[in-house]
Amino acid sequence: MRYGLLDRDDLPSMLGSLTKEQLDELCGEIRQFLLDHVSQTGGHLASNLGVVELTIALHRCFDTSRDRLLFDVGHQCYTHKILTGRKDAFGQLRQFGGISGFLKPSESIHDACITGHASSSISVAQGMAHARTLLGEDYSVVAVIGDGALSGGMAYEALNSAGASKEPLIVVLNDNNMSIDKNVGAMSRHLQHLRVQPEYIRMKQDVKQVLDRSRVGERAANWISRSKRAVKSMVLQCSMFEQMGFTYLGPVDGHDVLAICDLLQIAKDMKKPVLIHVKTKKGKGYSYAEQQPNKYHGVSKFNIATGQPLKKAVTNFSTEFGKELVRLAKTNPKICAITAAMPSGTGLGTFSQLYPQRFFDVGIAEEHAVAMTAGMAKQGLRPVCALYSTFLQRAYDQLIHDVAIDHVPIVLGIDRAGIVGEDGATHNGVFDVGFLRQIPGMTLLAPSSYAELRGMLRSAVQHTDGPIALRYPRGGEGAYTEDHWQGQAAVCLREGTDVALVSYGIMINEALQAAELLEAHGVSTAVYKINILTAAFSDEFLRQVSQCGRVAVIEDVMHAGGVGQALAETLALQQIQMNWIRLFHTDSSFAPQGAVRQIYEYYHLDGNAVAKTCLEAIQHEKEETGRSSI
Ligand SMILES: Cc1ncc(C[n+]2csc(CCOP(=O)(O)OP(=O)(O)O)c2C)c(N)n1
Ligand SMILES: CC(=O)[C@@H](O)[C@H](O)COP(=O)(O)O
Ligand SMILES: [Mg+2]
Repeated sequence: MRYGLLDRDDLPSMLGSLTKEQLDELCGEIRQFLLDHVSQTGGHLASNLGVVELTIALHRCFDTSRDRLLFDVGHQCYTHKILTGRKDAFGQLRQFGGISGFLKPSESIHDACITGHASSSISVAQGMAHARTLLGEDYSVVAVIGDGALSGGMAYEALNSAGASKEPLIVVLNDNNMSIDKNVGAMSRHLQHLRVQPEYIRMKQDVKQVLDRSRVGERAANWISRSKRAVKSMVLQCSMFEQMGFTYLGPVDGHDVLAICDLLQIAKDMKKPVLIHVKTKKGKGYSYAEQQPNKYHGVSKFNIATGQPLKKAVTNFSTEFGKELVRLAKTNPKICAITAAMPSGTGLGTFSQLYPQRFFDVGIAEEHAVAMTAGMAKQGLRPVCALYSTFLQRAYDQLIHDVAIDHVPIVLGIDRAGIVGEDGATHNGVFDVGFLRQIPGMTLLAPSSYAELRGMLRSAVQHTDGPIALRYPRGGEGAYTEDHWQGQAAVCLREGTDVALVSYGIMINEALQAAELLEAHGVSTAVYKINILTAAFSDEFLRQVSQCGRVAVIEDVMHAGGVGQALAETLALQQIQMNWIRLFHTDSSFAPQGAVRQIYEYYHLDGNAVAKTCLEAIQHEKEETGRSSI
């Protein structure tokens, strides 16, 4: 596919000299490129369509091989990657061995830091700015943060600190009035009222030019500067950002490259904390995405002409979770639902429409979501807080301080638990088992099918003995049928069983596949599914495992704090002799992006790898003991 300007090898160096017409042409080519590629690979579409002009303006004003440019969340970095030498890699966007859908320093010097979780960019940027100054270096630091990411508390911690520090730093607020779904919160309303008359900007520029040209004395310059501030405070509603020590510039049309460049240049020259408020349209340039920016925030492969996904949507754990919660809420008026800006992703869309008074979207504020949930439960409601596993990491202290110590009975729906795949290391939910199992009084359940999810949620909303959590993956793609697990015998040890395979949640599929492969090699197996990850191992279970003498534990989490580690520790402490133990986990490393199954294979978590490892262990045992009994 030819794009014209975008195909020019000298594009980065000529970007600064393009005329307005050429810039418009380039923006059109980049939008077409985004549609051509994201429709084939899937990814984040609407956010990227909305920042084409902004990103070009940033690259016209800054050299990102030296200047540090941070995109908050980073899901809107595709144009940045196109302009920094990775255009040809978009065929492998978010694929195993391809480029990440977020900033990733290991990919390019132009990627200042890892991104993926919202609201951290200003903090990291302030740190970089301090380093620059203390090391006597000279480069710009720019953080681009969306209005959604600005609903995260960490952003205010950073604004508060950066504004007071007076460290030169540019924050570009990309305000499209959308998070994934409609943006929420008082800040969103504040942004709508912020107006800086264009005349005021021009007056400031005129005054600056006069100052530059006339070399007036220091006193006169200070007087003029004081009068400017007086004029501004009289004619303009002071923004919260200025109260926090930032100079506020804008709002400016986020689809006018040259207008953005003007403000970027002013901000650069100010050498102080400056916030530029940019107004953009999420999904700009593609009618389907403009009309439904939430639906086109994250997309699977789709038909550009019709906007329709190429694959028919199948149900998944989030959908089943949301449907069951609606059923439960019908007869229990105390049930409430809380989300941190992910109503669609966590399956709570229908609940929010049927029970708007009992639905709370707190914005990208997971810490606040968990603490607020605790308050609701404390006072007699039955709150169910649905968060992605990876984003729950944000609320670890609240789980301890506001929930567990007082044994508060909240319900947590931990979505996207385990390997998520295409979003990569920043989004895999591989820490929740470790950090939840060590919290006293926490009950952690792991459903292996939609039916089990429904049953466990029904039990959870009745559970009053402290906090209870269900962890489940996104699912979909046919692996999780209704009676997926019910079809299997609740397996006990048969006499002479050779290998016990222990797993839980979605990884029970890998254990069942490994069992099948081992049986085909004449190895008799028993598959054990653990439902409550925080329960102690029963004496009967330990007796059976010890009788077998060989056990493999398969789980989609880090080794530390996992069930495998707990079982190995229990066997050791009870001095139960085993021929061998094999633990399968995400081996305390970060996986690249890729399809879920590819990442299972990356970690040797798939049924084939488990069976292979067990056969090798059996072979080794035979060689060591000369025993051929298996
Ligand atoms: C801590 C955290 N919670 C939730 C998310 C999921 N998430 C990804 S993008 C997004 C919305 C971001 O909105 P905004 O910053 O306005 O960017 P836009 O997509 O509008 O450009 C959310 C909630 C996340 N990445 N990080
Ligand atoms: C960028 C971000 O954090 C979200 O858009 C996330 O990618 C959503 O993941 P799902 O597609 O699994 O809902
Ligand atoms: Mg937004």
